[in-house]
Amino acid sequence: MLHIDSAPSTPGKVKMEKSSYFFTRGGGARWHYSLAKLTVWSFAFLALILIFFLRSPAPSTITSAADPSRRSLRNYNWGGSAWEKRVRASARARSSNGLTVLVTGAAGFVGTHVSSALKRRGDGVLGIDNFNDYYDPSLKRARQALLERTGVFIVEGDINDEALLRKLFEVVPFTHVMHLAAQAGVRYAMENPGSYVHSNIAGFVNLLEVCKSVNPQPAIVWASSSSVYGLNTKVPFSEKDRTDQPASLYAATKKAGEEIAHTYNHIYGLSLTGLRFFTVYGPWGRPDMAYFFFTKDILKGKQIAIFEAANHGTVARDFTYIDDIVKGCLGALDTAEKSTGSGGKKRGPAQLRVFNLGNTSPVPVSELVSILERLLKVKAKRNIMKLPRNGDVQYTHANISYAQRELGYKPTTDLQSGLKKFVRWYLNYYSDGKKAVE
Ligand SMILES: O=C(O)[C@H]1O[C@H](OP(=O)(O)OP(=O)(O)OC[C@H]2O[C@@H](n3ccc(=O)[nH]c3=O)[C@H](O)[C@@H]2O)[C@H](O)[C@@H](O)[C@H]1O
Repeated sequence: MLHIDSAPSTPGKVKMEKSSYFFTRGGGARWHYSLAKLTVWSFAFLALILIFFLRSPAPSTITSAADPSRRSLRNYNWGGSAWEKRVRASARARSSNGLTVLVTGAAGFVGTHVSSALKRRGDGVLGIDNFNDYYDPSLKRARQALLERTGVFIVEGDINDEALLRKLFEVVPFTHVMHLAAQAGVRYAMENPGSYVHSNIAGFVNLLEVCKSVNPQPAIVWASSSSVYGLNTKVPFSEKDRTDQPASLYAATKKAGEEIAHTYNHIYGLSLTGLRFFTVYGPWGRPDMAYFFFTKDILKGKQIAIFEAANHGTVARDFTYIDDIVKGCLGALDTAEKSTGSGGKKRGPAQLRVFNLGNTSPVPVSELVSILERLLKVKAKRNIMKLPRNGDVQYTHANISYAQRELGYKPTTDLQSGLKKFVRWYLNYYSDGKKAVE
């Protein structure tokens, strides 16, 4: 008998000793008894496996979006005729000249606003989102419910799932892809670098691989970031300025995205437009962003850290209101030319663009806090801190003349008016007692 104290330290060894038990000399009856027991257990095990497969919903394909960088590995169910019907209905444009847009990251902040604006003006919209837990997924579910009411269906799945993306293009010949799925956040990149590679590089490449091979190829508009300007000191930032000094892995993956876009445009004739968003804020925003958690902490009476650069240098951002960003996204979709490839081959030169979408008026972070104090009627407990070396840059400021000329982009909301709308939404959303503010 194997006693716990004498148990060998290697599991393999335990196995060997256990199995030799069945073949000891002079143990015939015991051997037969054990064999019978083993047979019974084997049948029971096989029966369990059979029951498991029979109980699985027949039409659905189960795919695992294996994301090694996340704690919660997820399985997504998709497929089947009812599912396809929902996909088709959501993607149907109201008129024949409407766009048919696949929006990735549709349950995200910008994704929700863009999807809803497209649907409202009559375009066909299908969303895809993996509902990951980078921030409170219940906010993503609330955005999903909002979109459902406007007739937008969000498929649950990961952009790394090639079979799912192929299936979506098989069901709907999308004319455009609005690619907003990404791992966002500048500072989190030091905690979880793998998630940036997974979403912003591997996921983007997977999406482009599918887009290049379908017929017709869609035109793609996607979210780059103001962070690509990194250590650039020439202001305001123009698309022609250098972007080869990223200050965070987040910025580096967005810059990599711009280079990857160049490659797919060059080889396969994909029409690609990158939009460099400048610190987007507003209702239904991201809880990981400063304006959002400052609001939460000011209301709770908690201290907030306000970063300043060396020698009391001002840290400022070109905060851009969500409605202005949405107009920029729609302008980019409307002016996107068709991709030129077919059968996975380029047939001629295709459009390749990058635009700044900012507000053109940087505001110091300390001023952002003062506006929040006035709107919330609560004094903030300010803790002025040295800008940590965690990927943050001191200053952003967009030159938007190119977007103005090509997309008709013209931001109209200043920080005071935009935050007023955000605070109204925040108080309303978190005051109904059901939603806990963590
Ligand atoms: O334009 C972008 O491409 C990026 O915009 C956003 O990044 P940022 O501009 O860094 O926004 P955000 O974190 O809200 O910090 C705002 C300010 O508060 C300062 N800040 C921050 C935290 C803190 O505790 N204290 C503080 O002073 C901080 O130093 C900064 O000056 C998106 O998150 C990012 O996903 C990407 O889209």
